[in-house]
Amino acid sequence: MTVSSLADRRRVGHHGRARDLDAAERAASAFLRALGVEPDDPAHPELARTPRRLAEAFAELLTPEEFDFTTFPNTERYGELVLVRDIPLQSLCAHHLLPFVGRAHVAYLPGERIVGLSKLARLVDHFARRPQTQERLTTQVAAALEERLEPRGVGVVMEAEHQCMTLRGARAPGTTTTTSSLRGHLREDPAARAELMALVNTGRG
Ligand SMILES: Nc1nc2c(ncn2[C@@H]2O[C@H](COP(=O)(O)OP(=O)(O)OP(=O)(O)O)[C@@H](O)[C@H]2O)c(=O)[nH]1
Ligand SMILES: [Zn+2]
Repeated sequence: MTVSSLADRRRVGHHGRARDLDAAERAASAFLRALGVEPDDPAHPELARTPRRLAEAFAELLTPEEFDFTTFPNTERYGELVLVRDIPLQSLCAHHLLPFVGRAHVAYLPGERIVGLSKLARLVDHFARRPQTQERLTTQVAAALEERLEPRGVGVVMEAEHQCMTLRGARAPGTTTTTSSLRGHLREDPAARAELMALVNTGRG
């Protein structure tokens, strides 16, 4: 099954609208000038391609990658928790388009099928490449896993630093935000929930 919101990842953003990198470059140029940065200043040749780089960088960060959500029959009838911990997470906050960066922990209790482990990391990255809130990202990953795999339970925990509140604004460096989305057995059974949280936190101070 392909997780896709794109016809062509080089030309289409996550809303399905065609991307126009030349228009984005012109807008980036105007944006920088309006902020008092002159991209064409001959004294600063390193700025000359900055509007293009800015356009391309944001295009990259806002374009989800397609992938096949490969699953296998659960032939061993494995029924315990599967947890991939410390999946790198990087996304852009919807409010400022500044990065939030951290780790995701994605778990499920298998039913009829199991999923290729790398697909859990790909799922996180897929939903991260759009303007996001951490809450929505957490919920979307959990919902996609539930829908595609039909496991007995799903648990997604995310921890991230939001640069919009560490580098600017509130300037609260060192703060991290934790969110979670639990479904099925992992939501309803306190023991299963406690086991997940213990495994997520194993080895942490
Ligand atoms: N709930 C939630 N809030 C977020 C997330 N990322 C950024 N924010 C917050 O979104 C809010 C936007 O608030 P505004 O008051 O409109 O923006 P602002 O004037 O730049 O606010 P400050 O960041 O406090 O300077 C801020 O409080 C951000 O910290 C997120 O993933 N989830
Ligand atoms: Zn923000």
